[in-house]
Amino acid sequence: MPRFAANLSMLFTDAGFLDRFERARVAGFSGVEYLFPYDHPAPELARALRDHGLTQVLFNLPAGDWDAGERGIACLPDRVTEFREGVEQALEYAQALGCRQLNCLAGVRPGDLDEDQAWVTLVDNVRYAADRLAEWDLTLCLEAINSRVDMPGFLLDSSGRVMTLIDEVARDNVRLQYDLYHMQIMEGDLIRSLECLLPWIGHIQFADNPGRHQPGTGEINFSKVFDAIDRLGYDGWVSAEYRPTGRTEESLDWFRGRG
Ligand SMILES: O=C(O)C(=O)[C@H](O)CO
Ligand SMILES: [Mg+2]
Repeated sequence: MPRFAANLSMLFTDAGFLDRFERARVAGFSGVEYLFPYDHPAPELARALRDHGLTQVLFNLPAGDWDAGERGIACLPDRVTEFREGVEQALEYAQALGCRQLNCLAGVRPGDLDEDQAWVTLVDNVRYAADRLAEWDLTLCLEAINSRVDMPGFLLDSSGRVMTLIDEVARDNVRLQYDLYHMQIMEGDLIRSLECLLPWIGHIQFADNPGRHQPGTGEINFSKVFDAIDRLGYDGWVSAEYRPTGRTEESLDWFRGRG
């Protein structure tokens, strides 16, 4: 059975953020992730993890003004200083929370930014972040996000783009974050992709498609995909990053069914 984690930015959202840790533990999860920790003092989050015996699996580097629609700043030449300061902030939180992996969101390329310039900036920033993380033996993940439904213009919108980047940055601690929901929208052929990409995958997330709800609400055969993840010997975390159609506890058949 894969090691399942709960994404607290999407699950248990009828509870206050700090109360979601306990809900996750009671539901049977041993790991949690969420978009960003930065609105909360690190000791407060560390206590929530400790109190409920949870592992912090992943969170994102600061990604600009999320509420204003920004989805990462790593490709933006005029935000390099902010990006690098964000790496330091993320490292402080990672140490306090015992988190071994951080996700870097590439960002949406503004129409007036040259494609090559965005790419070169991204490569430099990813190298910088990877080198800083390597000093603490941490892994940097790069997520491919669909540009058809959720993030039009997102720079890394296919596994191929991420693999090209991983190749070019040439750092041992950089991995692909494979989100089954985004990959179903952009590429499909999930099991064969997992087979091919497994050595470069550092983290897996999932939701069904269409709708980004729990498994069973859409077209993905999760039982077969989870079996494949096991069969391939993937030993990382697999995070539930979906919007439950009702109360989260009522959306967990996929989890209970697997024991
Ligand atoms: O949207 C996703 O799939 C993510 O995992 C990112 O963290 C941004 O939300
Ligand atoms: Mg994701």
